[in-house]
Amino acid sequence: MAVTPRGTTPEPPDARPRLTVLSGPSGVGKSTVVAHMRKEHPEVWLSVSATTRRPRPGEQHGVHYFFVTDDEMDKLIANGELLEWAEFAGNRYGTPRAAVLERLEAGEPVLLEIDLQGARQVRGSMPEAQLVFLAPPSWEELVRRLTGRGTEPPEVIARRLDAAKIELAAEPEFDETLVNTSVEDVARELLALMDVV
Ligand SMILES: Nc1ncnc2c1ncn2[C@@H]1O[C@H](COP(=O)(O)OP(=O)(O)OP(=O)(O)O)[C@@H](O)[C@H]1O
Ligand SMILES: Nc1nc2c(ncn2[C@@H]2O[C@H](COP(=O)(O)O)[C@@H](O)[C@H]2O)c(=O)[nH]1
Repeated sequence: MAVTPRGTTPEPPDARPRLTVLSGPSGVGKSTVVAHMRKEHPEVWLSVSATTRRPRPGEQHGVHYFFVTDDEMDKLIANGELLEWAEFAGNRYGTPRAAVLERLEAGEPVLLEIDLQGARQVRGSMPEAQLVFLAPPSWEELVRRLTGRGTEPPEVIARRLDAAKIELAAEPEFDETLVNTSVEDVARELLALMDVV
């Protein structure tokens, strides 16, 4: 039991929102869950990553990603402007550092949606971060979702599924695992983990 000296007020538990990292194999539903969650709770701040990947139809610069050239990505990395970065299935992705630190400093709940390599880097540089793994209900359902999304050609799907095997094996490294059977349920569970509800 914590003992408080007479006449002093006990320290409140640390109420600062923590950085939360959401990872999981490509196609498991990370963006779908996060979009659903932010419709009801726009106060959750989602980092917008930089990427060398080409935009998919409907994706907007500055909203879904900052779409950058290889040279621009080289500079972001060389200048230390990324909190973490990784190469994933033939493209590079990275989290702009300054915006994340500003939002955390402002006391906002901050969410990163990044791959396993990035999650490991965040664990190394910000050990207080909460790492959440989003798992598919089954391998077959993951393949169905990634293929059914229709955004990548078969050879890219194959690369992403190769990466998925490695990511699924790394699930025990995470603090929490949520299984994406229902978008609504997982969005609620994630909000609870982030102390937003
Ligand atoms: N719970 C669910 N049940 C059925 N389909 C789902 C569910 N969650 C997501 N999906 C569908 O799965 C597909 C992949 O979802 P989404 O693009 O959100 O995955 P992702 O994890 O963000 O992928 P990536 O890492 O490649 O960006 C989409 O077509 C989406 O509508
Ligand atoms: N390490 C990082 N991974 C990131 C970042 N932004 C997104 N991602 C992950 O990349 C894959 C592929 O994304 P897609 O949009 O091309 O389907 C997926 O796992 C994302 O979560 C980042 O800044 N750093």
